[in-house]
Amino acid sequence: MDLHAALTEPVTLSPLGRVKVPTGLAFAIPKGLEGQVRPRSGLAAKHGVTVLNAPGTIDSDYRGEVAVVLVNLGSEPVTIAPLDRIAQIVFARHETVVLEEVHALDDTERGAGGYGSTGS
Ligand SMILES: O=c1ccn([C@H]2C[C@H](O)[C@@H](COP(=O)(O)OP(=O)(O)OP(=O)(O)O)O2)c(=O)[nH]1
Repeated sequence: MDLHAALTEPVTLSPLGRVKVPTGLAFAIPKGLEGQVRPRSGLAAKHGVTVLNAPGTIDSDYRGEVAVVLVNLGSEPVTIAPLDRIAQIVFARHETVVLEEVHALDDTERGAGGYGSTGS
C-alpha cells in the first residue's frame, strides 16, 4: 500500500538532506503484525531518494501518525509535493521471542564464520 505525503506545501530535499514526512495515517495494527515502511523503487532509481531507516517499523501498539524519513542520496535537490507517493507499507507477521542467557551455543558447520567466509 502506497504512503502519500500529507504536506500542505512542497518540501525540497537538498543532496544528503533528510526530512520526516507525515502521511496523515494512523493504524491499530493487530498484535503479531508490524508495519514495514519501505522505499519506492521509482523515487530511488530516478531521484536517489530512499527511506533512511528502511524498513521503518510501525509497532502494533503505536497509535500516532505514521511518518516517513526520506533522505536524498542523489546529487540534485528533489522536491516532494503534497500527496506525492513517497513510500510503501507492508504489514508482516513476526515472532515474539523470549531470550535465554546461556554460556555456550550449539555447534554448527558455519560457526562464527561470516562476511564472505564461504569464499564468495
Ligand atoms: O519510519 C518510521 C518508524 C517509526 N515510526 C513510528 C511508529 C513506531 O511504532 C514508532 C517507534 O519507532 P521505533 O521503535 O523505530 O523508534 P525508536 O527510535 O526505537 O524510538 P522509541 O523509543 O519511540 O521506540 O515510531 C514511524 O512513524 N515511521
